[in-house]
Amino acid sequence: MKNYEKYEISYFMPPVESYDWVKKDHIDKAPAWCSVDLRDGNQALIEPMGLDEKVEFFQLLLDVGFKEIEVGFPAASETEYQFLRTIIEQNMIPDDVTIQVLTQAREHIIKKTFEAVKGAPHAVIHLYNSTSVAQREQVFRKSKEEIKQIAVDGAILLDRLAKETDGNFTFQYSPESFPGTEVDYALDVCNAVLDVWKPTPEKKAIINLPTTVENAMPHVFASQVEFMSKNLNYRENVILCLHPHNDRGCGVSDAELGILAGADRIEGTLFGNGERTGNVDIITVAMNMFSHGVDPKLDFSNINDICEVYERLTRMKVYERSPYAGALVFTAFSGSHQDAIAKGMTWREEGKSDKWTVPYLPIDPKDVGRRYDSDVIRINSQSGKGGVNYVLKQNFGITIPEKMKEEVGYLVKDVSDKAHKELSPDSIYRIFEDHYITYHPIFTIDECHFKQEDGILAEATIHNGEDEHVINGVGNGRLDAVSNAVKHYFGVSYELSFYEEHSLTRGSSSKAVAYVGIVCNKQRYWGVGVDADIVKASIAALTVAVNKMEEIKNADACKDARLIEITNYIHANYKTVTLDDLSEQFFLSKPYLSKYIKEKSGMTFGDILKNVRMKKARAMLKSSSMTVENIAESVGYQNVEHFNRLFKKTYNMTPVQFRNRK
Ligand SMILES: CC(=O)SCCNC(=O)CCNC(=O)[C@H](O)C(C)(C)COP(=O)(O)OP(=O)(O)OC[C@H]1O[C@@H](n2cnc3c(N)ncnc32)[C@H](O)[C@@H]1OP(=O)(O)O
Ligand SMILES: CC(C)C(=O)C(=O)O
Repeated sequence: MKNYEKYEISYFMPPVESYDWVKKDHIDKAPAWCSVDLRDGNQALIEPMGLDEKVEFFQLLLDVGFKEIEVGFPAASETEYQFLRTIIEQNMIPDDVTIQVLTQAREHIIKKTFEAVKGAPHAVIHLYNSTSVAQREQVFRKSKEEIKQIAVDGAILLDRLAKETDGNFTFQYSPESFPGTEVDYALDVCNAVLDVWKPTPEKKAIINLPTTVENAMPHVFASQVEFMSKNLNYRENVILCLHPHNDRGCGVSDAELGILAGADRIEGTLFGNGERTGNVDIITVAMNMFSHGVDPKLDFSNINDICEVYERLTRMKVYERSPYAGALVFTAFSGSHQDAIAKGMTWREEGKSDKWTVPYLPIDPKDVGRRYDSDVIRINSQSGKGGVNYVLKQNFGITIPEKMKEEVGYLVKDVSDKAHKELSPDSIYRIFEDHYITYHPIFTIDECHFKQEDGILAEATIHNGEDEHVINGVGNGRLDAVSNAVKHYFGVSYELSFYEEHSLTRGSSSKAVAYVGIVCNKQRYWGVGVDADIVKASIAALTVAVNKMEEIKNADACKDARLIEITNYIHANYKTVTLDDLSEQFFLSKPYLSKYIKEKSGMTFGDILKNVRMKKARAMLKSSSMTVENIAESVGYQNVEHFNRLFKKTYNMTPVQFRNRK
């Protein structure tokens, strides 16, 4: 990159090595927090907050638990001044809260500031002037002594006006642009100010070290802070405060290392709002402590509401990846992360650890008011079976058996991949439902009766296309008996290899879910049934599994070339095709054609046609707003009642119910 030569290091190391802070490995106690949202945050907004907005933001800060709040720069504007008068005169400042106001070290501005804070129960008057080499030379064109004198004169005036003004005042001084100031000189200025105020245990003063423009690595700042902390006069009566900005993206590190180096207090803002890249984000610093088991003494347990108020009042956006608060910060899309989170959650549910140890989640999202079901695992083409199954479990109470998980995972992921979009929990459930619960293109079993005879005898009513039959089977259990009846009816053989059931843990908890897996030619087919009656649920699951097997068998049968031609013709002319047309088209007699289709495909011409029409109707119901009557007609049924009946038989719901599904 060009032009780097024009830059040079502009910070100063302290005159003696100050690295004791390195020996500490964590922060064991929350600092005093001071929010500067209403001042530094507000002064950096494109459109600063109006009076009512400042009042609402002030309330938000109180709700979060701030006990010290810099409420503005009262000499800046009428709004700033009026806001201060409003919260003082309307007694809006709780007894345990101290407000703070900022002033330049200029006489008329200090005077206006004292007018504004008259009658405040307790206020910090925050005085600043710039001390850096660049500002001394370019902005003030003054010597070190003259700059120090500005600070000292300001301090003297604060002292005098505080004595003359009704109220209870604490003093704060900031050597503004501290990062570009020689550290021993900054110390000299701060000590000169402290010599004016002579802080005592009863009347402490605050020295605030800002990284006005952050210009060094955080360990440099920490060393500067440690030097100041060790050498300030009246140290035991001085509250050492930091005011990090974020120009190098290290505001949080400045605050954290600065606390290790001796700071007692931190000024910052919610979400790091503030000049340029912003002030330090207090939420991150506080929640970092929280994640180490230290009470931060601020409450972010409802982060969504805080984001909403913040965005509305500041007209800024909380970045999706903003720590602890962004929309995506607890979300895993990728398969291996999802798998580990789902397993970690199960580990926790099983009570294996009373501490939070879930992989990939630095804190429990619930601690900031986020939800497991919608925030943690979201599904797209990067996802895997762990995530898909977690969503079905969290949102719908469906606990898929281990052996079935992979198939479901790939099925859902594939839909997302092809559609190039994220899938909502509802659409994941719909895919699952369509493939495993309501899938019976070939037959349904609508009724079943059992008798205890040499084992269990099942008598089931089966609808196969337009035909209805009563079929019988004997088995050593009810499901086994129905399965044997089905095998006999279709002349097929398969192994009923898997059965599992559980009660639904979400929604209608009186329902049971049954999973059935059958194996034929080394291929496994799955079905799922949901019903208040567990036997009905298991038969429904078996029905889906056999439907799948039969359909695939039919597809194989379709490999016969002439049958492919015939089915293609049916697909192309599904609205009007009849057996007469086919007979003419393929030069075959109608009886031969009927027999041929049945033998090769296992289905009658009527079944094939009905299946094609039902699939077309389903697609239209999903994607168009045509009436059911029009759809019935356009797939070839003049009688809508007949169409409704066929649709219900095929998909277990009416076209209207299908369309209205969420
Ligand atoms: C790092 C920070 O965030 S500091 C806070 C910054 N915030 C703000 O500035 C917002 C509010 N500010 C304002 O509304 C206005 O600047 C006011 C009302 C305070 C002052 O307005 P004005 O006097 O019209 O103008 P302006 O701010 O440009 O004043 C600059 C003058 O003040 C001097 N000055 C600036 N800061 C200070 C200071 N802290 N102490 C003493 N003098 C200062 C400058 O050297 C300059 O002096 P000059 O007139 O001799 O050249
Ligand atoms: C007034 C001071 C503390 C300030 O805002 C800064 O230096 O960033």
